[in-house]
Amino acid sequence: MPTKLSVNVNAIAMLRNRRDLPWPSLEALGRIALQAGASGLTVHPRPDQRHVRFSDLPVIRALIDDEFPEAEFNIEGYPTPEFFDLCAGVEPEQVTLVPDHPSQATSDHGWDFRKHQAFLADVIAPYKKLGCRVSLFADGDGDPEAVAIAKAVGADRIELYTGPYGGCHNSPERAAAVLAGLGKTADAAIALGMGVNAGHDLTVANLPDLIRRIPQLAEASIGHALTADALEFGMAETVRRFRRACGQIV
Ligand SMILES: CC(=O)[C@@H](O)[C@H](O)COP(=O)(O)O
Ligand SMILES: NCC(=O)COP(=O)(O)O
Repeated sequence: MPTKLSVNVNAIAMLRNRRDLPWPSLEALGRIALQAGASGLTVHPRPDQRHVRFSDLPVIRALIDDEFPEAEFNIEGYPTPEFFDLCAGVEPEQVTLVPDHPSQATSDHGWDFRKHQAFLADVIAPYKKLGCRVSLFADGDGDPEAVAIAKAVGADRIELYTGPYGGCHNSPERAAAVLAGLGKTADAAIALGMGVNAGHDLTVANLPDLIRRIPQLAEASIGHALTADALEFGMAETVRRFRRACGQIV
């Protein structure tokens, strides 16, 4: 199964939020992305709503339900009670729990599984009851024991935090070293029967090596670079370029 592409619309929302106007429209650009073959849409609502607003979530849910019933809605965020209520309101197919503090500019690390084991075991269960697949944001530091804890607390998947990999765009040597850790982390998850997603600073240029090392990669969620490319090439052409990088189009 080739890696699925979930288009993260946070960056589009941030551009929209510069003005008190409804464009660029998440619904319209999400529709173009799904028409061009994206497998789903991702949002990461933050408490200050500086990216997607809470009111965007039902709009995206309706777009998927009414026009693209095969597509998946993936909601990422820190598991507060408010975040759970948001998820309960739109029942995403997948929830990705991320250890973000509200003060962080963007996500920059995975869970400390040893420290947060009991917390994660508690918070995951209600999402499973909602019927969501649960994925946990994980550092790609090649620590099989950490992955075993992710499995033990009930996660279905991990999402590899690929920010450090994306940060190596000008150094193939460093990229290879980071990729080794990501690969080892993925191997541990796959050996335990878990699925593996990846996200953060993935690009058309760095995806093929990641997927060569982790051919079972289930899904890449991509926003920042994809939105930048969409400005240059248009959303539909950009989604096709990313799908090619995922191995979906030869
Ligand atoms: C978990 C993750 O890596 C993404 O959800 C990312 O946080 C999106 O980034 P921005 O919200 O900063 O665009
Ligand atoms: N989970 C990562 C994501 O959704 C998008 O990250 P980025 O491509 O905006 O860095």
